Amino acid sequence: MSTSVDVLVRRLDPELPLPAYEHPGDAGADLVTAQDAEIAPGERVVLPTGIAIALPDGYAAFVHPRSGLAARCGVSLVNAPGTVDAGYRGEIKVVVVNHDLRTPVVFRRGDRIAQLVIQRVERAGFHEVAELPGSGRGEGGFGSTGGHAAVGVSSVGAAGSAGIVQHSASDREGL
Ligand SMILES: O=c1ccn([C@H]2C[C@H](O)[C@@H](COP(=O)(O)OP(=O)(O)OP(=O)(O)O)O2)c(=O)[nH]1
Ligand SMILES: [Mg+2]
Repeated sequence: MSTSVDVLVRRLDPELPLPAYEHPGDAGADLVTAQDAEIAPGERVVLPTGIAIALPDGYAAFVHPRSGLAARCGVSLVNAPGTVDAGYRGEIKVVVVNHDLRTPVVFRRGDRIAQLVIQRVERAGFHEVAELPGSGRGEGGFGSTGGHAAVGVSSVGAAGSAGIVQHSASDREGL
């Protein structure tokens, strides 16, 4: 069985490299930035990669963060993973965010900023029904199985109120 799919790539910036896998077996091919950027703490920037691709039908490319940048610099992608549709012919761009609270991050043209994962994707036929079939989980979600590590810090409240929300006693059960 073939483990490789052919993807057509147009280099919009001839001096920059094609996406490349660093090691055999890597899932992600690194993408570079086509321009220099300095990103202040908490800021985001949309960086061009200098490439456009044509994926075969039935595939999509996903723009993922690089774990080294995340661990060392607090850099991630706002929309991780970004979705590149098979029909998209524009330049692939990367929406980079600096999550570090204090230190700006500097990228130079040619730096590897993200990685592209190519995957087969299904397209669904959406069929409206009045009732969904039953299941073991039912409507339980958002922590229904317990075992949360963080207590006392939560995200936006269920009613949409912003700020820090204390977990209720029932949330703590099962910790
Ligand atoms: O990280 C990303 C995400 C998307 N794209 C490109 C390819 C993708 O096919 C297109 C649209 O992306 P998406 O559907 O996520 O964005 P949207 O806000 O829904 O835009 P649109 O209305 O154009 O679909 O933008 C990128 O270059 N980088
Ligand atoms: Mg879209």
